[in-house]
Amino acid sequence: MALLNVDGVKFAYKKKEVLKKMSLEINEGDFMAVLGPNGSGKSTLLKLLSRNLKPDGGSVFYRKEKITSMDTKALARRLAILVQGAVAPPDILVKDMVSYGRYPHQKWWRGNTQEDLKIIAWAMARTKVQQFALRRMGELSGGERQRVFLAMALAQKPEIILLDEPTTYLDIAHQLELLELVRELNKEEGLTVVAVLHDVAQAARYAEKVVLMEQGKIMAMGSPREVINPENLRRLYGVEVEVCWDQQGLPRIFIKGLAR
Ligand SMILES: Nc1ncnc2c1ncn2[C@@H]1O[C@H](COP(=O)(O)OP(=O)(O)OP(=O)(O)O)[C@@H](O)[C@H]1O
Repeated sequence: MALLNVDGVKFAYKKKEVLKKMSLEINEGDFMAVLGPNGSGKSTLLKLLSRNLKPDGGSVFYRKEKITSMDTKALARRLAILVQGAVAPPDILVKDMVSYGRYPHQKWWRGNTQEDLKIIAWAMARTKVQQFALRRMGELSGGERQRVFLAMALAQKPEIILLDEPTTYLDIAHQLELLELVRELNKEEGLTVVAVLHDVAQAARYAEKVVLMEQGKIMAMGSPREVINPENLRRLYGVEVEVCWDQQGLPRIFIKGLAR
């Protein structure tokens, strides 16, 4: 069943048309990666999916309900987004930051319930931020902060998480850890995932569906094997690559240079 349905969505910043009548279905349980060159509209798409922007034409539906008419808290109980370059007040304690993820589940301010505290502890453990619990956001490195933002998003206990370049600021080990964690949550808890990624090999390794975006349109969509090939990557990024798939179905991508 479609969790999110993008139906003929158009969007422009002032006069600059960024999304051109895009249609896309994100099904329950999907792990979808969105790839495309800088400026192709990937972040704009995530902002439209999370109602941070309103379409100029067409609609986005969450389980058949137009997201523009959904209650804000009701949407936040189902959908979490990790935006690019998220900011937090520097003085806030990490544990308090993560606990804000519970806000959409609370009818009025009554402090955290036992259930809230359990979920906050779970989110902090899964993202390995417990050791920073009593530190302030302003005292963390970019990568540490990124993991706290992920913990806050997980504390929302959403059905779907939208991740905009979630591996920025992370070293290679933490990049893999984050993507492994997201895959585990996708497989074990049925969390639907849409992730904008820049690393084609990581997208091919973790996602089950890949959307290639070119100038505000979907150029191709399918399994990693169907869409990650030299022709599509040449057209999308203007680079020559070789793509081989090993016996476990994992890609090896060799970048040969810029296409001439
Ligand atoms: N607030 C804004 N006002 C005006 N133009 C914007 C704004 N945000 C983005 N744009 C423009 O819209 C286009 C799409 O931007 P978007 O951030 O969606 O691209 P992207 O594919 O996520 O790029 P990147 O890979 O660089 O993050 C770009 O040309 C960008 O300059």
